[in-house]
Amino acid sequence: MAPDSIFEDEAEVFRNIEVLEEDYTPETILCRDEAMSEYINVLKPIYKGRPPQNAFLYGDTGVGKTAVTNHLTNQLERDIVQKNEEADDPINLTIVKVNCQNLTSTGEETSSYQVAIALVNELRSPKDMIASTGYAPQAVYSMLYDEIDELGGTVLIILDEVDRIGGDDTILYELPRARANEKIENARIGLVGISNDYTFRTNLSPKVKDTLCETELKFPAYNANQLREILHDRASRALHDGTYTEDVIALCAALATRESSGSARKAINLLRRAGEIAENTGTTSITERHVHQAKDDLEYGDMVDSITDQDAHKQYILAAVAHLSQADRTPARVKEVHRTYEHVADSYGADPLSQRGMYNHLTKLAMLGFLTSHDNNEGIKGGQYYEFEFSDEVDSKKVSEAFEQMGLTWQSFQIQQRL
Ligand SMILES: Nc1ncnc2c1ncn2[C@@H]1O[C@H](COP(=O)(O)OP(=O)(O)OP(=O)(O)O)[C@@H](O)[C@H]1O
Repeated sequence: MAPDSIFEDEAEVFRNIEVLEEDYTPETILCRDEAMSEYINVLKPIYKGRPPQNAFLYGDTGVGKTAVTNHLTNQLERDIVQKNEEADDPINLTIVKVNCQNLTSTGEETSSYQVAIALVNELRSPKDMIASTGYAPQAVYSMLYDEIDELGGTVLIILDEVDRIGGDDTILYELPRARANEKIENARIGLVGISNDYTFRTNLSPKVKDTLCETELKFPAYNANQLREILHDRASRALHDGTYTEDVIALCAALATRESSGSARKAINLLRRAGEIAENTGTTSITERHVHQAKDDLEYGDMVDSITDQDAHKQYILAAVAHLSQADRTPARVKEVHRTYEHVADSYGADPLSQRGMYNHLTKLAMLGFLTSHDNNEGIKGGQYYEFEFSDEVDSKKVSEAFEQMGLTWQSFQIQQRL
């Protein structure tokens, strides 16, 4: 008999928790027939040995863009291996995937340059990888073209979260035209961009729009019935029989539809967290109460995550507001926020922005719902001024937790006299 351990649970809910992990590629993709068949048409030319197409996939977060991409590209690779076994003229396919989020170590916006570096490194062995700074852009592009040309055949480049490259879309222009512009001669490039930012497509330069958006694949949000179907499938693989009910599945689906405009990720995370809560409380039945508790837990985590997603200066501002709030000095005027922000930025070795520069970030944070602003009017003498404080969703603890998650030590400050 196994020894008693403090890590052992009396009751076990999960049969295989990995099935509820973010990086799990589902064996079957449910409720995505239309998008799948359009996507298959985009990839078909590769299977047939013809020039690849470019495509732009868009849809809200958690609606299956990455899952479907992984599913179909894995299938494409498998089918090509099989086809090549009997072919006189085998197909040479390389698939390169890069997620454009967080390619910079400084928290600045990702640029086309950094994506090009990430692609070079993806194609090179670890010992030949290049640093993320210090090369002229053209040198990086020519390294990239050399790597691609050496591979030859078809190189399918998939850029997930492509909207992270912001305004500089050079790479989206360069890659599809590389062969026409004689930068490469042995390979053909197909480019797939994936995004959950609808405005990104509209803001692309016209020449990029023409090529990247050659085919556009829209992934609509899931409705509650579709989420139930997806959850049923996952639950039957991940959970022991008899640990969940139809009502629990329906509640996860309903909450995910209401709170996240139909994200399968949200629905799956709710079920997983509810299962963990049940297990930790020593029961083998997940109840609706566990699901509601899971929702609260996840909302807390989501807010911490969205703080870590902000650029560095917005994070310093949030830290400044956290320190002011802890010292009971919020709502605070812009110049007070700025003074504290300068100390925060300094302490993390960054160059603080001017008050005007910081103000732009401050108003953006209010627009994004992290802060609330109050418009004060002191009459003729005092004039009008704004004060800022955390919105109901944010507090100092969430900000400090986000800093810790990013590996930044949370500093304490002596807040100076009111200005
Ligand atoms: N149709 C589906 N069938 C089975 N599982 C799905 C389906 N759609 C999404 N999922 C699961 O939901 C989670 C989120 O999906 P995915 O990562 O593909 O979303 P996304 O649209 O790429 O989101 P984001 O824009 O945030 O990257 C994953 O765990 C995925 O396996």
